[in-house]
Amino acid sequence: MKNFDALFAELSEKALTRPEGSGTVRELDAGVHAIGKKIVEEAAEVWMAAEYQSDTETAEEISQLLYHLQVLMLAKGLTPTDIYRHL
Ligand SMILES: N=c1c2ncn([C@@H]3O[C@H](COP(=O)(O)OP(=O)(O)OP(=O)(O)O)[C@@H](O)[C@H]3O)c2ncn1[C@@H]1O[C@H](COP(=O)(O)O)[C@@H](O)[C@H]1O
Repeated sequence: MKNFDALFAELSEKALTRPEGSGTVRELDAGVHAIGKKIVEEAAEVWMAAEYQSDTETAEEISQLLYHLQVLMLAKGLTPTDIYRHL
């Protein structure tokens, strides 16, 4: 099962090699403003799922939010260590 660090390593590789059809590459090319909008959208979906949907659907929305946060980290050159030091 994939965890936060494994996903980050995968996305870092995608950013470097830029494989065709990668949504991550597409999102990185769209820039911080577009990624930020996606984060806000996914955060709202997490909130709505938590209030009105199942735990499974909520977990899925949270995974999507984590994904988009990681894309923003890549866009800003931040690593998980940069985040962990604030936890
Ligand atoms: N974990 C994710 C992941 N979570 C969310 N998303 C993206 O976030 C979108 C989810 O948004 P919604 O469900 O709200 O759907 P939507 O608004 O209709 O989506 P869009 O129209 O915005 O694409 C999906 O369409 C994906 O584009 C993800 N995209 C990729 N990954 C993983 O990231 C890795 C690299 O992916 P690629 O760069 O695409 O190869 C792979 O392991 C993927 O499994």
